Amino acid sequence: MIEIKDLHKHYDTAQGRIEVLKGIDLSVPEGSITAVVGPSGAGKSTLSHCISLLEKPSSGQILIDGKDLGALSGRALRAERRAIGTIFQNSALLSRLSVAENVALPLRNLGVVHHEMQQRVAQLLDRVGLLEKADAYPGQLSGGQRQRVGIARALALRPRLLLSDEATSGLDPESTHQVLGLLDSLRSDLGLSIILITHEMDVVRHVADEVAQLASGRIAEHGALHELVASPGSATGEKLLPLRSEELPAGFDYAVTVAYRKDRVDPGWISRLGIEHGIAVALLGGAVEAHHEGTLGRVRLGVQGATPQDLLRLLDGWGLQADPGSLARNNHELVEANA
Ligand SMILES: Nc1ncnc2c1ncn2[C@@H]1O[C@H](COP(=O)(O)OP(=O)(O)OP(=O)(O)O)[C@@H](O)[C@H]1O
Repeated sequence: MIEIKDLHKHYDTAQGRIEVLKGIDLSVPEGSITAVVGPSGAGKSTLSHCISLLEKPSSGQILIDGKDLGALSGRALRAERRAIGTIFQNSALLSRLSVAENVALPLRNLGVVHHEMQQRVAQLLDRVGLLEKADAYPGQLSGGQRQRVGIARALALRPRLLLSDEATSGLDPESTHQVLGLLDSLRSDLGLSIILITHEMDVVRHVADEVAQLASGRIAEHGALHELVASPGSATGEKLLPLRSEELPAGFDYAVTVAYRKDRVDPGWISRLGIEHGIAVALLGGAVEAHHEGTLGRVRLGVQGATPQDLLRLLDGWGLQADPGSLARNNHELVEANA
């Protein structure tokens, strides 16, 4: 379990002090993946560098299994930083070393004896599906294969946290899929805590359990991915499962956004609105996405024949979440839920 508590980071420059991280609180349980997303300049790289101990936080704590890494130095810090394995965007392999030698590097630095090292490297390469590439050089591998070697190297010292810093940026969809599949299995098989720093919402949607939205050095929104997506008013949910919606057609009173988890609702809920309650519904837009915890959906509906208040109450009773803030007579004019 990793816990980040009230983490601050500032830089003193010739132009004055720049506050980059302004009090980050984040915890990632064992066996789960938390994605940290946010626009350019939000502080993602700075946070990543603080977690991987490349940068010293200005204040706050980074606790791994209760131990504050920021309070350590010298030998104790070197020992504890093994708890964190990092994978980088460009895989950061040494081109003059073979795949096996790259993976062995952290073990060699630690003075692990030769035959043990060979055994462990073979295990690690097998784990990432690249045992047959042990003697190849990074230049002979695809981008996705290099990244998997990077993961094998990051796992060499049996970390408890894997930090992935834009590790799939620039990979083709197939390689991205393989890397994410690997992270997914590491989460479940090894019970690793994984922090995924990324700007790719497709990646987040695919594997994350939780999502933290970073904005101007603060966590603006944080929650379970399926809850954010199923919460129609969530800005992060909207980015994860965007809706492109048509204008409300003539004859309909207002539009509303409804979110749901497929396994928790009656699949016939839209037709039941008409059949059981005489409410006319027009489908203006929708997105359905498979997630490892179950399929998530968001739809935008045009409605005629029920007050917003009655409709929200009805949907709520069926386990559907409708956002009062999404009620609108057209794409601009909002409707009060209790009107
Ligand atoms: N060493 C530094 N000195 C001064 N300012 C810095 C330093 N490092 C980062 N910053 C500033 O901190 C802010 C956040 O930068 P950071 O690279 O962490 O953002 P980011 O979310 O990773 O952005 P991107 O997605 O574009 O990589 C930026 O305004 C940047 O200029």
